[in-house]
Amino acid sequence: MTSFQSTLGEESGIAEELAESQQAISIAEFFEKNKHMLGFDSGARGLVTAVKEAVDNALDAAEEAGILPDIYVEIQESGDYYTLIVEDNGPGLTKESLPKVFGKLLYGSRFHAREQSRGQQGIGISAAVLYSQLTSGKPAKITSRTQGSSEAEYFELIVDTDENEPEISVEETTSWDRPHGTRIELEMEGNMRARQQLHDYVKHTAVVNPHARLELEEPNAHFKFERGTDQLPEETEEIRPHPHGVELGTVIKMLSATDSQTISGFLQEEFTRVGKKTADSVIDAFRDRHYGREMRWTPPAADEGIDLQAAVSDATANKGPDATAAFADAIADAVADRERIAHHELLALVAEAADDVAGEHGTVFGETVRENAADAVWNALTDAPEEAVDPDEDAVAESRLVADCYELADAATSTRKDDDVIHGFASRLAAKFEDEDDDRHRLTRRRLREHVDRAADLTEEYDEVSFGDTARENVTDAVWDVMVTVPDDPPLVRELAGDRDATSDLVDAMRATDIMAPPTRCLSPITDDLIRAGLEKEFDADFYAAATRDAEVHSGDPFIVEAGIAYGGEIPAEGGADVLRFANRVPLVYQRGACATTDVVKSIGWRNYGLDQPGGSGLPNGPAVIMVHVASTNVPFTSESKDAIANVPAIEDEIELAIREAARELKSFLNKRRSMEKRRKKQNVLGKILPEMAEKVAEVTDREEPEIDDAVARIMNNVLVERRCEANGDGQSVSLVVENHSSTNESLEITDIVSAEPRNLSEGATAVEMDGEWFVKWEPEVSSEDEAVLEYEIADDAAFDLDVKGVEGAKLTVNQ
Ligand SMILES: Nc1ncnc2c1ncn2[C@@H]1O[C@H](COP(=O)(O)OP(=O)(O)OP(=O)(O)O)[C@@H](O)[C@H]1O
Repeated sequence: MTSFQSTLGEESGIAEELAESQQAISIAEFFEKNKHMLGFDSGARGLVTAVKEAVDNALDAAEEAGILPDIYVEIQESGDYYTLIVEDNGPGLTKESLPKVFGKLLYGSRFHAREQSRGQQGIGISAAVLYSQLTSGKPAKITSRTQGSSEAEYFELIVDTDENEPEISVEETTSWDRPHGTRIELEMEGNMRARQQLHDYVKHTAVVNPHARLELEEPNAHFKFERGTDQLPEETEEIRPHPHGVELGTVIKMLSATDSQTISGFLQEEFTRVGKKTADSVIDAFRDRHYGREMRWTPPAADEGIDLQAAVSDATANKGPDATAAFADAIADAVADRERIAHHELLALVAEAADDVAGEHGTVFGETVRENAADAVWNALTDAPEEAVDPDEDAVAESRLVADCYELADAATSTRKDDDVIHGFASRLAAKFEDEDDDRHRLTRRRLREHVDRAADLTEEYDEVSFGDTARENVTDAVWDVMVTVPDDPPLVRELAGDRDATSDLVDAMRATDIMAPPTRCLSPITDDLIRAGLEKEFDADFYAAATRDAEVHSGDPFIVEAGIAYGGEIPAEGGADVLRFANRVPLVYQRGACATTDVVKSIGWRNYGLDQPGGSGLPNGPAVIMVHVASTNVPFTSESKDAIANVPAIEDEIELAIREAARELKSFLNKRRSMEKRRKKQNVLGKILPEMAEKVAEVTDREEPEIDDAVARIMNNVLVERRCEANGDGQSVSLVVENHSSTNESLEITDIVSAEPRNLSEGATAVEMDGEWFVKWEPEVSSEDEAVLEYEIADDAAFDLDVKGVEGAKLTVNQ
């Protein structure tokens, strides 16, 4: 690059020279340089990105219009080129907007909307059109039909890359069999090397959009994903910005556009989650930043010998002795009642005393008298010398402020600090207050910290001690905490709009104020039931778990994280678990390694949850699929191609919590499965040995072979369900006994199907007749080591059939 530095100042016309090298950059050049950021860095990837952009838009458009999406994707091979066709049944596009949507970068409906949608930037589909045009030289062919119109519009469109404007080469009406929707046909250089990614994208889109019908036809494959539900995702609503997420420039713009006159009105009108109370808190925080707080000093104790009455009396002229004394007493008493007092508090207190005494004595205490009285008291409070620090030593007259500062600094610093050091520091800090131009001792926190730093630096220098950053911060906090917000009226909106620094104070105040998280009606999570159902549809596994977290906020944008896990069954056991990533219901196919989702999965100690994890970190091994969905009004992607979620700590925390929630379910499933396996082995052994022993015992003792089911149940800690029948007149009494020998409480669902009508059924059970059979239903809860009994009477020749649910097979012994 040419350097102009050496010639600067000597010659005129540098700006002109520079201007000569400045020129507009065409969209084509911009695209060429940045195509990797937009997801078009290779022919293989370009095709997948184009499909993704078109399908995402199609889903967004249909859902927004309340239409169940029906999307058809076709890829045709034509020599070195591929033709991509995407059709949707959305609301279609108007003749006016259609060219801009497809032919103008940075044109869209979602950039400013605080609402969850797949599209965010207004780049996607026009970038695909540009890619197609730059690689094939062919125009984009677009058909669109709006709801209710009798004909469709057909366009052929080229982007003027110098002007970033669409140029329509063909425009005609046409017929189309879809009643409404959009069809886009793009020819582009490409290849099908990313076939797997393309299939994954379509398949995973179907997993998280069970309300959509998707069809993909490509040279080697044809998939149809039918709708799993007719339920559209919950409708989302746009929300106003949250005070925690707006930048200074945006607030400046909002201030000049608002109809509100006061800051309070502006905050309540233009932002979400701001009512009167929150607006007041923001304004207080603004006052602290903009005007500073006032220091509150301790009033003198009775033994300090400071006579406030006398100070007031001396400052009050011509009011008569009685009224003056009453005025002075009222002020002195009110001050003495305070723990600490700031300048504006003193003014208010003087005004109150003046009004009271005027009422009683009929004497008017005007502005000047009040000011004089307040000045006198303030001087007495802040200028009067302290008594000697140590009466035995030479009396050192010091300001009372030193004692106050000493008390605060002493409490805020570690006990290891020498008393003299604290004292030296306190004197220096008090001196800073005394030297302040503003007699009211009004300081911003920054200015206070400067004073503390200066006093600490001097103390380090003269007392040769260290006064570290933590001590400085603690002292600043302690003093700031006793200082008080001032009651000054904040500026009006029109005054603020022209004042960048004051607006910046307001933005800081908005961020510093505790404000309820934004509402979540702008988000549409998949929900745990549908995540489980989606995983069940696509993966033949033994176990599924899902978790949907509550909404959180990152930079003012609400977000919800969801996670799902599928384990075992037909999922391949070799290699690392598969991580499926989704953002706003869109599968993320590329940049797995650069995604916060993957980072979090790798950082979890999966051994704790029963999965194999070589080295104790990284992706877990085994037959598992881990799915994560981040839904937000603004997903922070690492680049415009929207492949990977950036490492935002608030989002990473939620991803971790969601995965751990699902993983805990996996852990208990795996634990149970392991203990069941052990139990099965033990049962198999006992099942062989015990009958042999029973036989032997019977043989040796010459008795009948003993019943061993009870013994097995006890040894195995099993749940035993046993039928005991006893003849009773011309019928029989039946008892169903549940013995719970396990260590946990059990809830059973027992159905006893009997061939005759049961009588005198004990409480807690019901009998329903169906086709000559009676279904006796009983759902006992049986605590560990407890038993429950159901009794009824029935005909002698009745037949029974017992069905027990609620206890795993391996843990259950049924003896009927
Ligand atoms: N198939 C379609 N049916 C109806 N409207 C559409 C369709 N495709 C695009 N649009 C409209 O065109 C706009 C621009 O789409 P584009 O893909 O360029 O950006 P986006 O989806 O808003 O954001 P992103 O760049 O993040 O994908 C969308 O915001 C939407 O309003």
